[in-house]
Amino acid sequence: MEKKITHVAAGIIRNEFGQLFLTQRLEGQDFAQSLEFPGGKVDMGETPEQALKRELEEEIGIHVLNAELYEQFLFEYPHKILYFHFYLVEEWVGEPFGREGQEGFWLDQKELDAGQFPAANAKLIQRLLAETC
Ligand SMILES: Nc1nc2c([nH]c(=O)n2[C@H]2C[C@H](O)[C@@H](COP(=O)(O)OP(=O)(O)OP(=O)(O)O)O2)c(=O)[nH]1
Ligand SMILES: [Mg+2]
Repeated sequence: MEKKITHVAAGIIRNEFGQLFLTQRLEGQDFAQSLEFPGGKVDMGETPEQALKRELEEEIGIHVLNAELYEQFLFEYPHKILYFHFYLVEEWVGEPFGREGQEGFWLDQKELDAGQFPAANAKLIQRLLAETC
C-alpha cells in the first residue's frame, strides 16, 4: 500500500541569548521521550505557517509574530512519510512552557545533540550547529 505524506510544521524558537526552546515528547506519542522542536501536523485547509502558529499556541502557549522558513524536507520513517516545514521563530508574545504537560526548556544552540531527537532531525541539527557562532 502507498504511504501517504503527512505535513508537519515545527518551530525553532530562538531567544536573544542564542538559546532554543525544546520540548520532550510525551509517553504515548511516537518517539516518546525524544526531544523535539514544538509543532505538529498541518490540518487540511491550513498552510504550514498557519499550522505552526496554531501548534505553538496549543503546545507552548506563545503567539508567533514572525516566522521564517528555515528548512523543508521529506523524511521517510519505516512506518510513515513526513514532510517537514521548520521555521525560525525569533519574535513572539508570551513565555513558552509545556502547555500539554510536556517538559520544556531552553538550550544553547551549540549544545544541540542530534542523538536526543528523532532521526529526521539529524541534518537540521547539523545545520543549526554549523551556524552557531
Ligand atoms: N513536532 C515535531 N515533530 C517531529 C520532530 N521530528 C520528528 O521526527 N517529528 C515527528 C513526530 C511525529 O511523528 C510528527 C509530528 O507530529 P506531532 O506528534 O507533533 O503532531 P501533533 O502535534 O499534531 O500531535 P497529534 O495531535 O497528532 O498527537 O513528526 C520535531 O522536531 N518536532
Ligand atoms: Mg506536536
